[in-house]
Amino acid sequence: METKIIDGKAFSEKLVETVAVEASKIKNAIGRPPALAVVLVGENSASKVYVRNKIERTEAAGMRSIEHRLDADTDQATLLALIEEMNNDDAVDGILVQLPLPDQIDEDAVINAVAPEKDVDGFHVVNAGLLATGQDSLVPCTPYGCLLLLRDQLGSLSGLNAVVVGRSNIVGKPMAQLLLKESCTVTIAHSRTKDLKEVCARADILVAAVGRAEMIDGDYVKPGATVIDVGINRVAAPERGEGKFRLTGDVDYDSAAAKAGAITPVPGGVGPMTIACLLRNTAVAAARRFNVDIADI
Ligand SMILES: NC(=O)C1=CN([C@@H]2O[C@H](COP(=O)(O)OP(=O)(O)OC[C@H]3O[C@@H](n4cnc5c(N)ncnc54)[C@H](OP(=O)(O)O)[C@@H]3O)[C@@H](O)[C@H]2O)C=CC1
Ligand SMILES: Nc1nc(=O)c2c([nH]1)NC[C@@H]1CN(c3ccc(C(=O)N[C@@H](CCC(=O)O)C(=O)O)cc3)C=[N+]21
Repeated sequence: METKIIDGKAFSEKLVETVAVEASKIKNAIGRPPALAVVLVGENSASKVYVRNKIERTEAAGMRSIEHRLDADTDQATLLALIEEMNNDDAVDGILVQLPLPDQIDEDAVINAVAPEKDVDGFHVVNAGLLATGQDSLVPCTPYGCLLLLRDQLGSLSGLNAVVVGRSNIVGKPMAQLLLKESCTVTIAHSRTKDLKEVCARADILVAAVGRAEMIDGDYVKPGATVIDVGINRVAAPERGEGKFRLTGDVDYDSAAAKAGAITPVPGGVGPMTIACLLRNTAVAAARRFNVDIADI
């Protein structure tokens, strides 16, 4: 059987076009486009990729992008004061504080300082709680992007065995919540899971969010399974020249693709979907705050 390569880049481009249509409706209703503010504290190579792509796509969707770049030694009070200012600024619809943050800053305190209705990452405890109880919330971008790809690939997910490897608050846990909502039978695996290979090899849907380059190989994949590789790892690529890097996922693509029914590549899979969903969340946040009717996206 031919393995389907799930084209997250193409899907994300279509999604951004849809978001752009809704963003222009919002602009007509409130007199300005939806605005997304991103806060970057210090420099981090992974963050740079994300922020660069995000700015391009935000503008492509006809939305306003606001950047705040703070020094790596910024203290928590300064960051909290900036968040408070943006919470109170009617011209800001979405706030994203790039993670990870430097050690002197308590991430949970920062995440929970963002007004829940502007929390386009969906990380605030209120949004996490709403998601867990099946209520309307701003849903974390990466898991939501994975869900859109899975629905497109499989149609109904009801009754399928889904295994999520990773239990972080930003990927693994919300991914599991979304799959549960779709009536999958969900297993969340992590570093203490026994017999991880056997657990994964029972999955119709296997989501890898481990943070370990190419760890999930073909031995973890049930024949015909749909494999979603969330991982974004920068690894040395001496074949491209000295000091060069390449991006790779948490899945060993070649061996996994040989067994999977469908698989996302890295790059070009989940990453672009994360950004498209961030723009989607920004439009949704603006529409909800100003009571503008927009299509379900
Ligand atoms: N494509 C995108 O848009 C995004 C990609 N990412 C990428 O996704 C990956 C995961 O990110 P994130 O969730 O933030 O990572 P975290 O480091 O927060 O979580 C990793 C999870 O994997 C588990 N884990 C680690 N090692 C193993 C192992 N050997 N066997 C089984 N489980 C293991 C950990 O278990 P335990 O809890 O027991 O420690 C933990 O739950 C990374 O590669 C990251 O770069 C992240 C965000 C967005
Ligand atoms: N508050 C917060 N929210 C996040 O969602 C968040 C974060 N912090 N910190 C870092 C991680 C990582 N992340 C990525 C998103 C898209 C790509 C992406 O666009 N990837 C392209 C890369 C293309 C290229 O580099 O050429 C791809 O996979 O095709 C990468 C990484 C979001 N994260």
